[in-house]
Formats: sequence, C-alpha cells, structure tokens
Amino acid sequence: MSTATFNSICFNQGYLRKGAVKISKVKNRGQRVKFYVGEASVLSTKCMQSSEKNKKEVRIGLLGASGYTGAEIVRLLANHPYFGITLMTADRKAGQSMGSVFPHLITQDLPTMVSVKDADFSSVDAVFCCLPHGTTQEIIKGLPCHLKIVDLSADFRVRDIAEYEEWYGQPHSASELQKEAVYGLTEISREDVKNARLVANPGCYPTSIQLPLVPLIKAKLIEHRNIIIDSKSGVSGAGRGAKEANLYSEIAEGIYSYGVTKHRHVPEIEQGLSDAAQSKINVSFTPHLMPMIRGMQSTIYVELSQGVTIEDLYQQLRKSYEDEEFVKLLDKGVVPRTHNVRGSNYCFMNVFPDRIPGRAIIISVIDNLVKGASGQALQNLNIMLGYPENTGLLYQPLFP
Ligand SMILES: NC(=O)C1=CN([C@@H]2O[C@H](COP(=O)(O)OP(=O)(O)OC[C@H]3O[C@@H](n4cnc5c(N)ncnc54)[C@H](OP(=O)(O)O)[C@@H]3O)[C@@H](O)[C@H]2O)C=CC1
Ligand SMILES: CC(=O)N[C@@H](CCC(=O)OP(=O)(O)O)C(=O)O
Repeated sequence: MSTATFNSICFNQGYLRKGAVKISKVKNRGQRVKFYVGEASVLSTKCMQSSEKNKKEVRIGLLGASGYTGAEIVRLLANHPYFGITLMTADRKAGQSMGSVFPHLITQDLPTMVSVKDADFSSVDAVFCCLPHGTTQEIIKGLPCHLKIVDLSADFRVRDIAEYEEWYGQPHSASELQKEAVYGLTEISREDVKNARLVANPGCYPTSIQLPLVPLIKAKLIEHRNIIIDSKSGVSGAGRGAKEANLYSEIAEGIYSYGVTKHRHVPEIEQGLSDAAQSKINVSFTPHLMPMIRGMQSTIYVELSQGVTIEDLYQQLRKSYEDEEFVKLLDKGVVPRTHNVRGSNYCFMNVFPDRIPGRAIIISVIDNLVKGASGQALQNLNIMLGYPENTGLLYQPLFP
C-alpha cells in the first residue's frame, strides 16, 4: 500500500489531520487493506499516548468526569486527534484516578480528578460540563470567560427562567448566562453553535423527539394538536449516583412509567417544537425506564395536516437529513431498534402510516449516552472550535 493511501485511510478514520503527520514507510505484510485500517488505528493511538496530552491542539477540562457522561467523553476523546484532557473534576471521587473509578479506561493517560474548587483553568481552552443541574449553573458562572463550554445538564436549555424554576423546582442563579446560551441540537442549530461560547446540550429525550418532529412541523405537515410521545430509556440515563429506584432488582424484568404528566423535559420539548411552529405547542409525554443499560426509543403519534400523506412525511425527513452524517431515515417499513445505534452517535428514524386514516407513527432511536449526551456534546465542541464535526465520533454501533 502506498504511503498516500495509508495516510488517506488514517485521515478518513479520523485519526490524522491531512498533512499534520507524515508516515514515511509502511511495511506491506501481504495483508488486506482492512489490516492497515487496524494498523492505522494502533499506530495513531500509540502516537497519541506517547505524545504529551497537553501537546494536543485543544486542552479540555472535564467537569464531572466520574459520572457516566464524563466517562463517555473520555471514551470518545481517546480517538480525537486534537482534543486532549488536561483537567478532570469529581466530587466524592476527587483525588482518585479515572482508571480506579472506571477500570475500562485504565489504559488512558489522564490527570487525577480534583474537586472543582481546586481546579486550575489556566491551562484549559474548553470545558465539557457533566454535572447535575442546579450545581452546574453555580459552577459555570464562576468559570473564566476565555473558556468555550458545552454544558450537558439542563440548566441553560429552557429560555424562560420562570418556566425553568417551575419545572425544576429551584431558583435559577445565572439568568444572564442563560441569555447567552445556544441550544445545541446540532442538526437544527448548527449555524448558531458555530459562534457560541456556551452551548446547552439537549436532553436525551428531547433529542430523540425533536430530530424527527422539527422538520415536519416547520414544513407544516403535521397538526400541532394531539402530539403523543411515548419514550423509553436505558437506566444509564439516570446517572451513576446510587438510587434505590435504579437497583437491579427494581429494574430487571419489568418496565415502569415515571414523571407522568410532569417530567422536567416537557418545557424543553415544547420550546423546540413551538420555535419550529412559531406558535405554542403542547405535547403529551410519558417516559419509561427499561431493563437495559443504554438506549432510547421515542414512539410519537401525530395527526397529518389536511391533504398530507405519509409519503410527504417520509420525503420531508429524507430531504432534511440526506446530507447528515448522524441522522438516518431508514428504508420504508424498516423499524428502528436501539440495538442498531448502541455506542454510536447515530439517530435512526422512520415514519409509518397508522391504521387510523390521517395519523402517523414516528419511531426514533438513539444511544442516550452518545447522541443523547456526550456524542452530541463533542459534535458541538468540534463545530465551536472549527474542526470537522465528526472528529472522534466515527464509532460504529456495537452489536450484539
Ligand atoms: N446519563 C445520561 O444519559 C444523560 C445525562 N445528562 C445530564 O448530564 C449531566 C451528567 O449526567 P451523568 O454523567 O449521567 O451523571 P452522574 O450522576 O453519573 O455523574 C455526575 C457527576 O457530577 C459530579 N458531581 C455531583 N455533584 C457534584 C457537586 N455538588 N459538585 C461537583 N461535582 C458534582 C459527580 O462526582 P462524584 O461521582 O465524584 O460524586 C459526577 O462526576 C446531568 O446533568 C445529566 O442530567 C444529559 C443527557 C443524558
Ligand atoms: C432514565 C432517566 O432517569 N433519565 C433522566 C434523563 C436524562 C437526561 O437527559 O437528563 P438531563 O435533562 O439532566 O440532561 C431523567 O428522566 O431525568
């Protein structure tokens, strides 16, 4: 294989930037090209591990590294050629190494986790904030202004502060920052994300729901009334903190609905849909906890606008997402499954005719920890810093 081909494979796999690294000679061991893709990955990983992490172009601070979304950021950044983690924080686990908290990450060369109050942000360019809502606003308002921030919590998603306070049952203490925040549903608000300093990364349920509905509402293909959303999440959506309700014996062999009529994602979902409609939309939304670790499905029941067909809905979604790397409309009749997006940044969706005329059923699936959290967060930071949007996100779904 020629050096050019090898470099091109590395580049296409997201391991190298064109022209950034020169590999002068690659031995041809008589194997197939597939072998060299693996070889490229090994070589580049070695390259990354041996180079000092703070020599990467962008120095990342990871707040809440000891939680599930923090660990997922570490997993994704392991293959990111430009972002290196130079600061990690934790609360109860401050003082510990990432490998001791998450043994699956033991091979990563990472700083010891410190408490936020001991964190030094002078050697950090950008931050992923993976903290609980409420705590987040207090911490973000104290961060230096030079930092680009992607916040995975709910604190800056809802524009109306009174609405936030009502649904989250607590005062908002950073309303000025809220005004600056850009809601980062990437495929819908990419242009705004480009210039943002603070991005509010969407919730997992709102991501799976808005991706199919926003284009259909914008194109006036569905009625604003009677939108019914039934969503299901894996248990990792609740975070790593120990809770009685999330014990194996409480979750296994059953499902349960929670937050019925009052789940805190309702204002976020209605805000996004109402923006698309340019008028107020209310939805019926019920989330369910499923006996699985990762994954999320939203099944959405809608009424078609007068004279609109299922084919119109299908073609609109096709047109909206045909150039998107991470949002895929499946072939007609194919049912999206959480299994098929597990571990990846994809959202798979499809639309089906209901047996009741004039109604449609939409199904969308994501991995709650990737497109529903850390993957979309990385997609956003790539855009904010001018890197290819898919950098570090080329993981294929893990199946079975
Ligand atoms: N899990 C998911 O699928 C999704 C989660 N989100 C949101 O992302 C955020 C992180 O979620 P997730 O990773 O699941 O949560 P976890 O509960 O797994 O992790 C929370 C992290 O925050 C730290 N932390 C907790 N309290 C404090 C505090 N008072 N001061 C400083 N640090 C603190 C914890 O440290 P320690 O462990 O050391 O105590 C831990 O590192 C949340 O806002 C969540 O709602 C968004 C989309 C999806
Ligand atoms: C299964 C489960 O408990 N899921 C979480 C949603 C996870 C999420 O998206 O939380 P944020 O809005 O904080 O980002 C919940 O229902 O609260």
